[in-house]
Amino acid sequence: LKRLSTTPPLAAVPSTAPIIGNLHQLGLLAHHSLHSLSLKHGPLMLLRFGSKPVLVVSSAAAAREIMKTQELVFSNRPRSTIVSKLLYGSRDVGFSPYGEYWRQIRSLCVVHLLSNKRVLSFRAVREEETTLMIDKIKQSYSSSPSLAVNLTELFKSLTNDVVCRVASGRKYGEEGRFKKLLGEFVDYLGYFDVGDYIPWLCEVREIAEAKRAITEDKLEKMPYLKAVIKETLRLHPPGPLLIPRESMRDTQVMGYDIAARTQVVTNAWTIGRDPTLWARPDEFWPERFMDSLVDFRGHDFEFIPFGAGRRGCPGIQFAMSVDELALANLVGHFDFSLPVGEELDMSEAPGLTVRKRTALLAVVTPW
Ligand code: HEM
Repeated sequence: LKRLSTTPPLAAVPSTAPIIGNLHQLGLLAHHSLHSLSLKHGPLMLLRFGSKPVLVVSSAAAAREIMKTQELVFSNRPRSTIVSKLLYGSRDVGFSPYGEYWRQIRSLCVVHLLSNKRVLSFRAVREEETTLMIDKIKQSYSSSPSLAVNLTELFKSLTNDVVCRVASGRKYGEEGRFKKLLGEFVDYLGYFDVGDYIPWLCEVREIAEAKRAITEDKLEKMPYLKAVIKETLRLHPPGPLLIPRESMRDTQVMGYDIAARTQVVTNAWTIGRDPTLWARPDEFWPERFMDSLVDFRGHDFEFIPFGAGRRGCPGIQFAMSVDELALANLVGHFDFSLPVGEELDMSEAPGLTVRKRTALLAVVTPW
């Protein structure tokens, strides 16, 4: 690694383990361990995972450099044995190497599955499945009003059913194989912090018009609901370290030489809580987005839960249309409270997507 400018050299973060490099410094929740390391070593750190160099990016400026200024250089994905085994030699869009094959399948995916037009065409599926979820909660309340409902399980079923119906035209039973495979996907809905819903209930309920289901055309009039979802994604990005990238040739980032085939990990969790970019960074404060143009579509590098650039997430529209409708209907029909004597546990569990460690249980009351 060669120093190019007057900035101090980007020395590899020291490790006491000769073979595994810095791997032992990653806890179960890698975004937290990398966050602590970045407070000590700065927004651009060079680590070694085994023998592989890994550049860890923890500031919006450095993320912009990787995903925008040098987008093409950093559009590859690193090889991973496990991903290769699970995904037929990394032949899916997310993990395939940058090149013609990726270009073709991404374009197929964007045009035929994830375009705004296609996502809109699945509106009836989303509305039916959301109504079914609300009916399940109503039934549970009728048979036992004080019993807490497991919202985590309900969100999982909703997401699985929407995805299965959209992908295959069929609903799958609880034991369906496809459903199991999609298990990871459902965690995206697991982050709604019921305790923080209170200020925007009026917005949703005014529009809910006497307990009828909220349909998608009503969502446009719910800016606060959208701000709540944004704030949730800022504080709890489901993929806090995004999906790793890899440099395709030797380059320089912020004055430092970076070798070809260096893996790049971007800590969106740290960036979303950077006190130099966000007021009251650790606070759940959706109002921050009300008069702000900051959005998660990959142009504002202080807020990148979906990544950015040519490898950025093409599923934003799909994800948001499910999340917004589900959340609006939940708070449009019920009040939620924590079971007596319980506090909200926001601790995280590791996984392909980070999720709440414990299920979200809530006692519901129809309003
Ligand atoms: C809240 C929900 C979601 C989050 C937070 C999320 C986040 C991400 C992130 C961080 C990346 C990597 C971006 C990068 O490298 O810059 C990604 C890639 C991707 N996402 Fe999503 N995603 C979500 C939902 C979805 C949905 C619903 C779909 C499809 C139905 C989807 C399809 C994809 C695909 C195909 C890629 C790979 C793109 C490529 O490598 O070219 N995502 N997503």
